Amino acid sequence: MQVPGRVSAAIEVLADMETRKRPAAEALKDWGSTHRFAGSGDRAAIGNLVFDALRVRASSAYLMGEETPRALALRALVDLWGMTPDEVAGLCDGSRFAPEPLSAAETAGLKNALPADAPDPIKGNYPDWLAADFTRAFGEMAAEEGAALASRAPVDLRVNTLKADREKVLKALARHAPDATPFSPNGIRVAAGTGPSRSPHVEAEAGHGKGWFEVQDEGSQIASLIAGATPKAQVIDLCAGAGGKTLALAAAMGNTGQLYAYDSDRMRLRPIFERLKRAGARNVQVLDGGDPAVLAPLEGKMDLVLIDAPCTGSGTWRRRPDAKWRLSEANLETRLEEQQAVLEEGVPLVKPGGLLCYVTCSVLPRENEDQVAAFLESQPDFVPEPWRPAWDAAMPVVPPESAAHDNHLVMTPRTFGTDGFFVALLRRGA
Ligand SMILES: C[S@@+](CC[C@H](N)C(=O)[O-])C[C@H]1O[C@@H](n2cnc3c(N)ncnc32)[C@H](O)[C@@H]1O
Repeated sequence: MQVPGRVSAAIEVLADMETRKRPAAEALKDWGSTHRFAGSGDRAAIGNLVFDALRVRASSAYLMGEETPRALALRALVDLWGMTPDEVAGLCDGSRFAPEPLSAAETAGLKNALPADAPDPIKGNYPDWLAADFTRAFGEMAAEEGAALASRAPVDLRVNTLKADREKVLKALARHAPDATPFSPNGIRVAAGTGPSRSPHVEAEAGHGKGWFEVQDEGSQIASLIAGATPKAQVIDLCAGAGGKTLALAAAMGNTGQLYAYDSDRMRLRPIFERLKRAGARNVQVLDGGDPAVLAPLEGKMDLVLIDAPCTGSGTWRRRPDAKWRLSEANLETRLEEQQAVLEEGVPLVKPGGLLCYVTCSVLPRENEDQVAAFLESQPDFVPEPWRPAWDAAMPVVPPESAAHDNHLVMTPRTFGTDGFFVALLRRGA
């Protein structure tokens, strides 16, 4: 397919998402199955443009004066693909597969620039209804933080120290031009592609099959390291899901002690078995998901309870840009209730003197600081523990200055170059 045809296809997918109210991935999959002639390069380019259009949806709609799929796709070509308005006009020539020629309003819209006094949610491309939450989280930097969450994310990998080391994996992946990540001693980063270029499919590499590495954002690696799972400890990953953090904890424990993996949703645990096998993790016992009775024998015995809580995922909007526009106040309220429930579930498991580590991949204080404050209020035998000693024990470099709070760590794409994460350590009195 030529570039104009790909742009038309992206507009079609965005329109389908809007009319049928469906996630981008589903709409793209459907488009692929009804256009079998499209090659993998075409699919990647179309997907990139759809996701980029969603990343900068609010600013594009503001600049173009309309929020149509066509306006969003064309403006994304200027803002994220580095095309000039004239180049966009050139590919919209109305020929067989190309978009219709630009109207005068569209030509003007493509040339518009955001005024300095545009509202923060427009500059930062986040939903209007979250304006107060973003200002509370980031003050004057709200728009910049939102803008960083609206960029493309790199592919981060965690080297599985049970089977490999960083040098070995860097060498094995040399053709993807990988780099060490700045903070995690086990992190490797492959830069995000630009424009139509495909994101590297590192999971197709032999090293992945051999269990040398897993795809895991550096923020998630840092959260797992700060939790401080030590060799020989008794640890439970209470919201294990597909096991991203379970695998990191197992490696940090050097395959010793006992690591339990549980999730209230049995189905979510399914991929964990294959992943544990590939990683050579032998200290993990996967509990029967969805049956809280299996937790009873562990009461009062855990050195560490990791709660990687269900959340809005607002910290992962770089990777799931459609999620930010689908999120609603009602979804957020539901997540808040789930977070309280899982915190209550975790408390009895922590042994005297043990640690509860609360993690979200959200940047919203209502899911983070507020939950911790309410927890401490209702659980007087827990006290907040500074995260910095755990950081210093695990990380070879100092954290950025933005990590200013003693008792919780907030990572964001702007400050850490990671997805957005929140980590708080809560120690039970001996
Ligand atoms: C953020 S995801 C976990 C991701 C996973 N830890 C990883 O790193 O790949 C949150 C998980 O919490 C689970 N969950 C929600 N409520 C729960 C509860 N009360 N007890 C245990 N798990 C719960 C959800 O099913 C979901 O899989």
